[in-house]
Amino acid sequence: MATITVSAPGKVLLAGGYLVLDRAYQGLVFGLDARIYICVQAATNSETDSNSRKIIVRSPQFEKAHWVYSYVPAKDGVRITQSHESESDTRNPFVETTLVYVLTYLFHLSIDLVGDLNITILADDDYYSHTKSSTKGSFSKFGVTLANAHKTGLGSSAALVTSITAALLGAFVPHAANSEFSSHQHVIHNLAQAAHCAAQGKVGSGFDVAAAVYGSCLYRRFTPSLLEHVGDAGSDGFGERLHRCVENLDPHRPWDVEVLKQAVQIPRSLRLVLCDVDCGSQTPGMVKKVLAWRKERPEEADLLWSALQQGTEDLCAELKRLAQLEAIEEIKRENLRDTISTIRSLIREMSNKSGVPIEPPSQTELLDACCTVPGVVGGVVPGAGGYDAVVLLVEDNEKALVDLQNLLDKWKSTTESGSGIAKGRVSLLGVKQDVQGIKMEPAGTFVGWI
Ligand SMILES: Nc1ncnc2c1ncn2[C@@H]1O[C@H](COP(=O)(O)OP(=O)(O)OP(=O)(O)O)[C@@H](O)[C@H]1O
Ligand SMILES: C[C@@](O)(CCOP(=O)(O)O)CC(=O)O
Repeated sequence: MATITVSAPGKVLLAGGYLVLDRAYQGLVFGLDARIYICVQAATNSETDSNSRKIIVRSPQFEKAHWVYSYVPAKDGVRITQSHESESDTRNPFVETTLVYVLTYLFHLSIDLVGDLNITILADDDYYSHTKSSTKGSFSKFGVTLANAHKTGLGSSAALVTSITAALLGAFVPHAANSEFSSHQHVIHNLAQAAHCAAQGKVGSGFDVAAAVYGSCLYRRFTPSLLEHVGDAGSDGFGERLHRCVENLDPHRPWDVEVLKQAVQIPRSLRLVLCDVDCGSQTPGMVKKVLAWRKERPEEADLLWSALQQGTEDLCAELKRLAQLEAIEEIKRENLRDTISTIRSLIREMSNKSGVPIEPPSQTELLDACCTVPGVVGGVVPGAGGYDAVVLLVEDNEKALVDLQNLLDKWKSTTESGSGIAKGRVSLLGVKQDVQGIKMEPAGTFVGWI
């Protein structure tokens, strides 16, 4: 078995939050240069037993992040059990489910899953807003357990599931890793979507997994019943159904996901900037509430959804137009400003009508303040919105970032003081957009960590 080192990017959904749950609409998602890295290698001192195999998973940036599994190939899918040798007190559903799905798929290809495996995980710092306790190479030790880490919402689980999927595939089917997995991206995508949905316990839109595999794109989701049909791991015929689904062999349920990479571009003079709002509360059930409102008021919602879809398309088109024009002349950004501001006002309408704080007043205040900085073209609440983050389109130069940083250093919201939402610092994350999805990494990436 080959040693494989890969990475997959995080994501930010710039436009199309909530709409992208419905196939009739699209989401504009950017891959980020914050990545999750995986190294898969054969364990050296493996005691081989012909029936049972061991997989040792470590995420050494976190305390006690060590899971030991034994696995047994079975007719309806590989069975996995977490062993008492694990140092972690908790399970890691994303790791465990991905192992079950990928090994089941490989077993179905009649690939000989021999020997014990070591899997090591490393994540770029910006996935967690934690003070680092120490740094080795380009990665930090966070000095906390994963459960106590404060996530910044960049899609760590999707990047993790995708990179484990690609790494295992590359380790057991070496030609799959050729040219950055180009001929196997769809297999990685389909398998990672299935595993990620199963680990989450629901079929989401999957834009985060698509960004992890393909990078930035205009995304249209797959029909959810595609994955529902696969059923639960271990159920009768699971291995066969998973295999047919992953390889798109079922003529009655073809994969209908749409990933348009060429629709997405950003002018070279601009970059995305993410601001992490360190706040004490998150609104649970936002998706449920928005969808319930849409069901209750279909006509009103359809008008709003169409206008927002138009906003997404206009934003893609304007970014692309400016990116192409930029090579010839200095670009004017008024249209882009207007397009973003239209999307924002439609999101506020969605917030008001559904009663869900998608762009709550404190974020309106923050976004408005950021937009007064000369280098900031505009910004929105990404993804599902709420209190946690804003994303800005900013001129890609030192001055714009310094001016923005100065504003945020002094930032204090004046709204919602009685709402029970703890107002915290707003920090600039170091991430920006990255077009590339899954990729091979140099063997040296994990030096000092394995
Ligand atoms: N570095 C890591 N090592 C091991 N497991 C990780 C790591 N990062 C994330 N995970 C797994 O992913 C889970 C977090 O996934 P979750 O979907 O809640 O967050 P996210 O994908 O970062 O957030 P969001 O969907 O809001 O962008 C963790 O509980 C853990 O199971
Ligand atoms: C609300 C939704 O459309 C986007 C959620 O995005 P995020 O997890 O907030 O980045 C849900 C989804 O697409 O799965």
